[in-house]
Amino acid sequence: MTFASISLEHKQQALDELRQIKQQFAAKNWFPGTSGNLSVRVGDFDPEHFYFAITASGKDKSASTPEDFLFVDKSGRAVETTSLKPSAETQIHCEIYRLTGCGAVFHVHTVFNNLISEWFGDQGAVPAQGIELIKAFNIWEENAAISIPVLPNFAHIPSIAERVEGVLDPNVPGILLRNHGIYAWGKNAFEAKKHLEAFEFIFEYLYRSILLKNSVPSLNVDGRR
Ligand SMILES: CSCCC(=O)C(=O)COP(=O)(O)O
Ligand SMILES: [Zn+2]
Repeated sequence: MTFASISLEHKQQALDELRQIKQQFAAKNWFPGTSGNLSVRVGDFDPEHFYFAITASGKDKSASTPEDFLFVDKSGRAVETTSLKPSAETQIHCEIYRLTGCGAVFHVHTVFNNLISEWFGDQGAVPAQGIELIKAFNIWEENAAISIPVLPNFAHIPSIAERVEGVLDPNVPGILLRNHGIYAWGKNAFEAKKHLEAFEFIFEYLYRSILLKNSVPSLNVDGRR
């Protein structure tokens, strides 16, 4: 498959989806200080040849302009002539697509994902159990437990990208970068958004439960007085 063989309708649909999701996440204040990046794959997945639309680097992602996105190939190189630069973190998107064959990858920085990644950073993963939103990951067993990987936050992005394969769990569609943010993905934009929202719910839940346990000494272990 070549980029030229992908229909214009399909490319336009990917851009429309990205624009809509970017606006929705901006409304949640999920792009502070130009942080965050979003991508949606176009065309079929072939590990040797795949393409995706991604946010341009350094933009105010709460604004909508004609220069917000560009198309890149599996190596993160622009496939059309453009003055836009793909996200500085495009290599991480490339690696997630390569390893999972997913259809969309979303990355946001939030206070909750930063604090939780730092709190559990030394143990390399965030444990979560018995939280209803775990079902958003299509895990339906009672009292299910998951472990969300945390990678170190190197300034050198390829050093992060090369570690993705070692921590990726096929049942958990997300990876935290310590004190940086989360990458969440799904088979399409709808699913990636669902996963990201579920992760953020879990991080806020964990943050508040840690705070509660540490601030109310008279509570029993099960949380009752
Ligand atoms: C100002 S946030 C630092 C860069 C970052 O982590 C990020 O998510 C945004 O980078 P991009 O190149 O995608 O704009
Ligand atoms: Zn980032």
